[in-house]
Amino acid sequence: MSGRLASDYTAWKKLQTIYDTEKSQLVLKDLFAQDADRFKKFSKEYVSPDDPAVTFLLDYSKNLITEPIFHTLLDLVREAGVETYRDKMFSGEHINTSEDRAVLHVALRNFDEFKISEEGVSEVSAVLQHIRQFTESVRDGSWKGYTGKSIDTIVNIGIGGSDLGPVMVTEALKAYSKRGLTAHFVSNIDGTHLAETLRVCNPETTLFIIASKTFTTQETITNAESAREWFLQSAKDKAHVAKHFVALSTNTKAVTAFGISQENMFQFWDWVGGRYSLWSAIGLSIALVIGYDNFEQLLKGAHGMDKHFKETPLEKNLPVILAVIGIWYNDFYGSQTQLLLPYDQYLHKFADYFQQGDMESNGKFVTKGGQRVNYETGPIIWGAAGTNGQHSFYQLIHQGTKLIPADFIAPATTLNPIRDSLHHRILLSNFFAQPEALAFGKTEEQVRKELGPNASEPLIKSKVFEGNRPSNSIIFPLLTPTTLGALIALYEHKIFVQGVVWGINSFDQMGVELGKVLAKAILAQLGKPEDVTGHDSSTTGLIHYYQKYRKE
Ligand SMILES: O=P(O)(O)OC[C@H]1O[C@@H](O)[C@H](O)[C@@H](O)[C@@H]1O
Repeated sequence: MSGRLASDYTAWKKLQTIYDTEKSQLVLKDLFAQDADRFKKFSKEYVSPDDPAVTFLLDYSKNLITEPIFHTLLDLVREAGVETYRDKMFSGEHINTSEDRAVLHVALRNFDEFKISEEGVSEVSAVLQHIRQFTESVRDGSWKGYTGKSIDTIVNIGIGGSDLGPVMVTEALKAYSKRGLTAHFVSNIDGTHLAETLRVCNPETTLFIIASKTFTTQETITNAESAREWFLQSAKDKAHVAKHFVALSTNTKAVTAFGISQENMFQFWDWVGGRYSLWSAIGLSIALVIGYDNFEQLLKGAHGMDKHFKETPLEKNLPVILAVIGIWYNDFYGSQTQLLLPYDQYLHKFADYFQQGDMESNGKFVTKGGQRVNYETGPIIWGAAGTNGQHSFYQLIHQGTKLIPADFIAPATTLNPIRDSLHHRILLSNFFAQPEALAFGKTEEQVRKELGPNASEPLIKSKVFEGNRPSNSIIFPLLTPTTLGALIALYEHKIFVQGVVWGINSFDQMGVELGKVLAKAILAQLGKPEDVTGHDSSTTGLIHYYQKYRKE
């Protein structure tokens, strides 16, 4: 985030030379054969500084690195000033320079340990108390709807960071959720999303949570207005809105203009980025579903990782380790994508969540200093829960022509030990087998031996696995709120480190604006063909085609 070009750093140049001269020797099979201690050297156990029960193992030995490469990558981190920028973030400096804002999601889960003086930080605990009181009254049934019935359904209306975090975490922690309270999430402006959700809601027992940092996002405000319209068809009296609509926002004026009173508004601050906001009031739906105490455990788990990131030397610092390995593939091997593969059904939204977290943060081609980068920045994030991905896209990661680094993530024990954990043992056998297969492959010689002398040459070739495909593995005892908090914070800080090295601002999102502006202009032109002006022939042609069929 220094704004310098990463390619100007001495360590970067050194890494390029190492890559050019040593690439052919970086063969996992050989690296493991040459060093019996490789796993020991390239794996680390995280133990939360706050709670020894929060722990996981990161095995990064199946990467195309040697000790000198690893240390040169750490030199790069030092040269880019990551430690300085990390400390600036934690102290509340305005490191989001384009918007002149602090970046303080760490203050939302701080519990008074780090000293941060920024407007709003001292209000964090009061908002948490508000969340606690409110969630308890909804969960114990004392919060009543307009006909005196308790709430049994919540509908979070929000998009992007005001949706993805709550969706991911409520799915991940479903095992901790209150039965009898159903949660829905409506994000898409497509009326289908709201209509299909409302179809299964009862206005007397439904609570709408309007989640929007700015409270101006077109999708969210339109969905919220439509939900209010639907509600009033039954409730009739506008005064009843107060019992069924609450807002999570930084924009008090817009919230009250919508008709939600200030006491039903849960506040947060401009230093909370949307994609880092699940820890703030945006997490209200999480607290409703899993209970306030579990929500607090989630925050505490993340706080432990914050401390680790802030205080641990670089060579043992897990977010830094993940970040530099990612940079090695992204910038020297030319890998375009990064896979996130949780072998845990509860984490099936993990990759979706970090698509915004990573790609909106680091998908930038201009440095903080305004220069066009001459290297790759943020990778494309994708993934699916294991083992589903194996029966879908793993063919390409094993035998395709692209190098796709993958993070495998799994709990050692399951929250659903059906049939004496048989399912879990099968799941984990795959979690162990896939990185092994990717790394070590299967040689032509092995295939020949297996198939016997009559096998055709093309068949033999098609069954060869070249191997040497890298991965990280993360294994933790059990998926708990604290462990999940730590895992999310691990990836957040990894994104931070990479952004600093690349010299970009990971905390703005200018790239989402242009499409919004054009859509606004087009919305006003959708009526008559003659109104469609100022576009290229393709856009004009598409709109004209639509106009032939429009009914409304
Ligand atoms: O919470 P808001 O203000 O409605 O914003 C929702 C999303 O809006 C998008 O436009 C931004 O790119 C995201 O970062 C943001 O999370």
